[in-house]
Amino acid sequence: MAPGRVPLSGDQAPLVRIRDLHFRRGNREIFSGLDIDIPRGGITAIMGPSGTGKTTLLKLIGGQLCPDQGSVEVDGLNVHELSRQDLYRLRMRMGMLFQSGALLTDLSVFENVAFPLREHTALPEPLLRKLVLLKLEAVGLRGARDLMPSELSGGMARRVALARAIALDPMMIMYDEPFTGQDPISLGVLVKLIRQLNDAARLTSILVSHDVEETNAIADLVYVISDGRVVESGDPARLTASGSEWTRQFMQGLPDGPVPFHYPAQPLEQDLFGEKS
Ligand SMILES: Nc1ncnc2c1ncn2[C@@H]1O[C@H](COP(=O)(O)OP(=O)(O)OP(=O)(O)O)[C@@H](O)[C@H]1O
Repeated sequence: MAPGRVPLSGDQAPLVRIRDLHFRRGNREIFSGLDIDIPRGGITAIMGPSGTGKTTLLKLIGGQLCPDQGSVEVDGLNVHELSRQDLYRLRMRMGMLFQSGALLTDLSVFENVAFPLREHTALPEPLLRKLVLLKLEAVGLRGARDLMPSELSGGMARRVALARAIALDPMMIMYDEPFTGQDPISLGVLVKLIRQLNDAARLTSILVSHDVEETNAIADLVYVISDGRVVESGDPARLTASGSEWTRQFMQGLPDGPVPFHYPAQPLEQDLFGEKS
């Protein structure tokens, strides 16, 4: 375990407990009996090939989608049995940072971060100002408070969105592809920030990402999902070294393995020199 990592305690109930989750979109079965535990206090990564349903899973956890069968519990509450009001309350405790985490373009950086506080609390202005500045300080952008979103780089915009996501001091935060489209420096900053925020604020983080290297660098636990189920889970180092052939191919980004490089086709010679089919 990397220095500073919060040891995942086995004796505490997981913050998120998913059992026998089934979900389909039209004819396509996205999940067919998914079981996942997200331990408190750590960073859990959900990985898997494109289209396996990682974003869908976050939406099921956040109660934006409803399972066909099975349950999703967050902090002991069955998300899909809550009244609208209780779901709304629970969502306030779940920060979300989606890839498209668009900032409100006609509001300054400060007002973007203040937005959830103005919406959900009745804090007096001086206190609200202090809180916003502290959140911006946590992401290194206190000095950028008066800028407009159009004046920010992509990496800065994502950090402002992160400050907004933690404005209400959530118990957990869900990141959907936070690294996509970032240059190496912004990427390094984001990776460090996600870890720091998790540990300093004693958050629980769920990270959905394709970026194996970055994700392995900060995750305490990785679930690899494919074809609607968990195919493997564990510590990132162990998974990379000793996972199944399929997991090794995915984690090491190998072009060939159980998932073949070539799309099924007739033999090349036949295509090149045989009769036209
Ligand atoms: N609103 C929708 N209506 C119908 N099908 C959808 C909808 N949203 C997603 N899907 C389908 O559900 C499946 C899972 O999508 P999802 O976005 O959750 O996958 P993902 O693992 O997050 O993919 P990626 O890694 O490419 O972002 C995909 O086949 C997608 O086409």
